[in-house]
Amino acid sequence: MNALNQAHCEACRADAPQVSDEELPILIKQIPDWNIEVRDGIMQLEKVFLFKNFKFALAFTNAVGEIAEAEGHHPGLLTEWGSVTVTWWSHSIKGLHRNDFIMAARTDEVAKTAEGRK
Ligand SMILES: C[C@H](O)[C@H](O)[C@H]1CNC2=NC(N)=NC(=O)C2=N1
Repeated sequence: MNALNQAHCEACRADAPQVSDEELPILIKQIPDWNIEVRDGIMQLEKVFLFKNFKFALAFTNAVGEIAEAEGHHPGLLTEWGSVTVTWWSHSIKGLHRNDFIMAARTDEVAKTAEGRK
């Protein structure tokens, strides 16, 4: 199986299984700086990326948007002066799917070349 940051999402089906209790610790270890948040009972992956100003934050936001569009799997994005909070979860299953871990790893790849990181 591909490393997460080389993998691609599968279609977001409503009957797809959520990540199991056994898989969760294995997958979260592969995206070490992401936090697990639970909001309205929905488990989410979240990470804050810091930037020197709003312009760089917005550019990163758009770059993440590009991979989301390419994969058909979309994050929550809070773009502020100096930071972008990226949140991944699967709306179709109201929880975490392997897709979300793939996209978190792919987000880290985008961040590696993003300008203006703090
Ligand atoms: C029709 C469209 O492909 C689906 O609604 C996709 C769009 N992007 C998505 N993104 C996320 N995070 N979860 C989904 O369930 C989802 N579904």
